[in-house]
Amino acid sequence: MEKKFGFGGFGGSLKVDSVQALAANLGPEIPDIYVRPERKEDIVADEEDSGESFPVIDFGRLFDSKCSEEEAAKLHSACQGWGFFQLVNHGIPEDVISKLRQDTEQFFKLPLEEKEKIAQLPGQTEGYGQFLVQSKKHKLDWADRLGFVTFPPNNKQLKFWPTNPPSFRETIDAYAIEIKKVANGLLKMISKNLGLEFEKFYDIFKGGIQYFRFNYYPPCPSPEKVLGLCPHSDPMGLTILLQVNDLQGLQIRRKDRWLPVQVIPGALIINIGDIIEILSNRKYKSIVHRAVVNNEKERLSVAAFHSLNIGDLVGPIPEIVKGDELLYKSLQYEEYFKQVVASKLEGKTILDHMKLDK
Ligand SMILES: O=C(O)CCC(=O)C(=O)O
Ligand SMILES: [Fe+2]
Repeated sequence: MEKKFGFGGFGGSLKVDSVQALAANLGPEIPDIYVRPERKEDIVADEEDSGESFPVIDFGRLFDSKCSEEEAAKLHSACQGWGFFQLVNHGIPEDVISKLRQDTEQFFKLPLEEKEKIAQLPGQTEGYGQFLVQSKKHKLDWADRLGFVTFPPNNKQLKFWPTNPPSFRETIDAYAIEIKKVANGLLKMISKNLGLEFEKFYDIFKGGIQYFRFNYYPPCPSPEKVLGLCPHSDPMGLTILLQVNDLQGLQIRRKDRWLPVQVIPGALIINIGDIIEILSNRKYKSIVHRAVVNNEKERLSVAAFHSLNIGDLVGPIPEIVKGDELLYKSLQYEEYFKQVVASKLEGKTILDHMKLDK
């Protein structure tokens, strides 16, 4: 099928109030819709308490013939055992990242009316607003979001792209290209590590969607009562996350505890998403993660999701399954994506729909 139409029409989200605007005028009471009673049960352990060292991969070493094998083995164990790692020495020019940081911060400082010029529309998954809020009864995240497709060019809907600050579009394009290079490099190494041809995963994702989500988490007077982003695995393939203003808040779920991630300055965070879990027939598992907020300062992050596209099949790759038990069904990407949009982003919901071993 020709991949030519924009990425609308798959369902959307209910409109909700801006949390940034709410937080600016808030007394000590947090509206109930944001309060998460389950946070009382949190078990949180930092890296030292967890007794494990969180995986860090050096992108340069992956492609240096002198140490590639050793670094690829580390990558394999991070993908297999964690579904998460920090990526250092990724080679993205510092000015590209600092421009993205600046423009992102400036965008969220704009008055609400200005940001709402690119508000999400009914039935759409792009624009400024919220994502995957399907019912007025759902608890809400303590965050505002901006999201849109950045690749391939013919899937871009520029009407959802900011024009303020004036350099933002150019900045996003430059960063998107760099992030795609990093994603391609990782996908090739992941292929090799899974015993496939070097280019296999790269080919599968080549014409795929790259979608950016900008997360803005305002400070909250009772941060322990709310969540910036509820627990979820990313329904796409590979996520590359940048902490914009170096404020910590990301936590990963491991061994029934929440582990706060201390992001190394300049590092990118990589998450294995549900599509890689499915393609690899669960050789690699997606990681459940969430974001918490604090009471002093806003936190910002930019997630770049790498996915497939209309006409592609989401299902275990036969060369990987071989004689193993088949764990997931296969679905056309459009059907898969419709399910994603119709579901509440919580836990591993999508994988539950795709499982064969119930
Ligand atoms: O802000 C963060 O640290 C996490 C963002 C995230 O998980 C997402 O946008 O899917
Ligand atoms: Fe995520």
